[in-house]
Amino acid sequence: MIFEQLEKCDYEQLIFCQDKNSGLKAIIAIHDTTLGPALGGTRMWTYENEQQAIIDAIRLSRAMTYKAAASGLNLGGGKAVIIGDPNKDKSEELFRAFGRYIQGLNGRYITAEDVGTNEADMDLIHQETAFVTGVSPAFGSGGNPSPVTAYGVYRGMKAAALEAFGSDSLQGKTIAVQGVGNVAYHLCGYLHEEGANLIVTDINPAHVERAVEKYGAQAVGIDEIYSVNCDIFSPCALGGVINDETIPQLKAKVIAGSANNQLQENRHGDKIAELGLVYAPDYVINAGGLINVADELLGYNRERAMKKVETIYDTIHRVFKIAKRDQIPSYLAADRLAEERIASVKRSRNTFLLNERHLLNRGR
Ligand SMILES: NC(=O)C1=CN([C@@H]2O[C@H](COP(=O)(O)OP(=O)(O)OC[C@H]3O[C@@H](n4cnc5c(N)ncnc54)[C@H](O)[C@@H]3O)[C@@H](O)[C@H]2O)C=CC1
Ligand SMILES: CC(C)CC(=O)C(=O)O
Repeated sequence: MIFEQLEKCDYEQLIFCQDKNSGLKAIIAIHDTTLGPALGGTRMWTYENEQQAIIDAIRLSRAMTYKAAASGLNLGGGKAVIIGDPNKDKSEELFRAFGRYIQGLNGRYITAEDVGTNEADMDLIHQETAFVTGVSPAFGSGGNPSPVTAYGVYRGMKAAALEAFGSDSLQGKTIAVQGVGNVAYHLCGYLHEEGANLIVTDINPAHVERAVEKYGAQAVGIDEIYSVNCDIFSPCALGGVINDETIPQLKAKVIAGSANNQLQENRHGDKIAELGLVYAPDYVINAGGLINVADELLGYNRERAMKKVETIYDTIHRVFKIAKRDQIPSYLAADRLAEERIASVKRSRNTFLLNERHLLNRGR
């Protein structure tokens, strides 16, 4: 059953990590390491059951392969999930135990923050392994990548606005933001600064209040967000929100947000394209955080990272061009961009290279 699932999208490895003392139950999924080590955040979430956690880990890890490839990074795709309540179940013991599992993979997987984890958690993992990014800036890192992800989403949203409205200005545009957590709070800052009108929702009332107070956003109920009158719908909470139930409710012309795996199924990407909606593919528009943490591997330079994040505007534009050229929905155009890069790197490695583990090295 599990191998069947892994084979479907050609996953490399699935690792189950258990530590009775700390209560750790984690899954690390490595999808593809053609381009380099698998880098992707660790999500901590109260999954309904183990199957849900496995599905989340593998779907998210595959998206990371595509995200890195489409962003021009030399990284593969991986992701981890910890089964637990981030408000109740965190401890030093748990994150250190998890860090030791990551260390055991010897660099095949590098972690960072995701929903439910933060910089302090990464610092604990860092006690046990160097294969972690997004740790405190005191360690020479870029810190929590969320504000940088937000900047990338802002840039990508402007490119999508250009496609839909003929201008990339967001001034006077009404933007409905679902989930105003780490990424979207900063995104709202950029949008407010440019003169956009914000409508927000969140299951956490404190997060809604923060956006209302700081950016004059209008708050709506969690189920209302799909049907509000707006120009842009920005999903910034969890995945699967573009589906049979929500598509008929949408009044927006553009979908552009930070959430991973926004389309419940690929056919929903086909449907929104048929309806003429402009969809900025999730893993292209939300690559800012990955670009930021990837820069840490070179010795972190904020200016260099932000310059690269700015190019998300051009990548989104390129995706729309491929979609038009090949007459396909934008989500497929993004896949094409990523897959072509992975295939071309594979081809470029056809020639033999002597490495330390090769037979020819024996006896040296
Ligand atoms: N943090 C980062 O740098 C990156 C994040 N992402 C993705 O962006 C999304 C948001 O990430 P973060 O801001 O870091 O997470 P977060 O946990 O800080 O924010 C998510 C927000 O959504 C809210 N939420 C959850 N379910 C909801 C629902 N049904 N309706 C309304 N609100 C709901 C939560 O209360 C929270 O405020 C996630 O899907 C994440 O995987 C993607 C790339 C990078
Ligand atoms: C380091 C994270 C920002 C990368 C990640 O897990 C993601 O982009 O979803």
